[in-house]
Amino acid sequence: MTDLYHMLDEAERAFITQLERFAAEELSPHAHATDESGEFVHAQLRALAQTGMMGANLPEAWGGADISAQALLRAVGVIAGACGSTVSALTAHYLATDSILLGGDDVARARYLPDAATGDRLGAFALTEPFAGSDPADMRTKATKTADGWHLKGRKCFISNGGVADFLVVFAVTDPAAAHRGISAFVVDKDTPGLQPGRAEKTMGLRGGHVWELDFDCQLPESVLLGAEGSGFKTAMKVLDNGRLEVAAMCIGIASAALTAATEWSKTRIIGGEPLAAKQGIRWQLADMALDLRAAELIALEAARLRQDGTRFSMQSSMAKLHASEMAGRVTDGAIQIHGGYGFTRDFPLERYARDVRIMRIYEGSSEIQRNIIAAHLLA
Ligand SMILES: CC(C)(COP(=O)(O)OP(=O)(O)OC[C@H]1O[C@@H](n2cnc3c(N)ncnc32)[C@H](O)[C@@H]1OP(=O)(O)O)[C@@H](O)C(=O)NCCC(=O)NCCSC(=O)CCS(=O)O
Repeated sequence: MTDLYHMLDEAERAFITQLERFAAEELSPHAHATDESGEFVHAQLRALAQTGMMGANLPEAWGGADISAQALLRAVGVIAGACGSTVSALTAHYLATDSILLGGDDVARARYLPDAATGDRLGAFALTEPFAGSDPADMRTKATKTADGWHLKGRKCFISNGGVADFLVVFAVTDPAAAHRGISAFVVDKDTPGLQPGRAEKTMGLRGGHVWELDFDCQLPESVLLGAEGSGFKTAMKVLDNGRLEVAAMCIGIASAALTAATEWSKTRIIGGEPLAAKQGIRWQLADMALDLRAAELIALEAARLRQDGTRFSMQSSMAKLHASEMAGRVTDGAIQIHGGYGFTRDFPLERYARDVRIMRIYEGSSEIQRNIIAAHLLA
């Protein structure tokens, strides 16, 4: 088969090879137990840090792995194929570090990124609120100027890593009259008085990568403002362009694991004296799944190429996320179908894959929001 990632250089290939080994030896064996226990993936993230993956989205100057966007796409997919919970916590960390990279100055970058790249400090991205999901400009969390800084007050929800992160990029209204131009970003450290995590939500999938509700009633120093006042909304949108491509990568990785499992099962499962793979219905289904997956990879690779070139790629990122997340729903469901009753049991990873990918059509902008963004770009 064609090597879709032919553009990767030798160092990137070596990076991917060591990740594949790491994922097979250190992540896959624990993915089932993590899903069953619902324990947060602290141990996996600690181990992952040894591979350089915690800083794979960052340039070398800030301690990152300095790999191309195409290599990052592949790398995230490798981790996803082994453990959905781990990759989701990892990419939430990228949302936080990308916010500082894209929205902050060198002082903020130097303060947070090197430790985040080594995995010594974990990040979270706090944008969503109970009354502001699809439209973050509706947020109610406010940051009010005080004599010596900011008073931050409000509630965020569904924040991955929120209750365990060492630092959180928090978006808040600083000028209520200015709509999206009145939103600013702040970096809040974990032990800031007045930051109160609620309980981790009980979720359908990604059970080891928790999301939290967070309450803020904090007095913050002036220095925690990230970038210029009022620049927060645009920072969040730029970060989500990257994040949506990473969601596509996660979907590709999990769907790829499901397709591999379904292909192997078809070859070895004997029904009526012959392998399932001898039956045309199964062959056609496998072919459709492979085609769906391949299309998702090609769309994502186009977005990654634009990201790498530094061109705005919002539409391509939305296309990548939309297609990959819907594809992952179809492919994981098809893989369950091919496994029959076994696919429905928790002895096999198929039902976990299907549960883990379900949120990918919702978080970082639902499928409906991605369609709105694509249409807005087409019609502009
Ligand atoms: C759907 C939306 C994009 C709609 O937004 P708006 O219609 O309110 O905004 P626009 O008019 O399109 O843009 C306003 C302003 O921002 C600039 N902009 C917009 N997008 C970008 C971009 N990608 N890059 C740079 N700049 C951008 C645009 O040019 C305008 O600029 P001017 O003011 O004209 O100068 C948006 O509401 C949206 O994306 N909604 C979905 C929100 C979402 O994805 N939430 C997910 C939160 S995070 C999460 O789910 C998981 C986190 S975790 O795991 O913890």
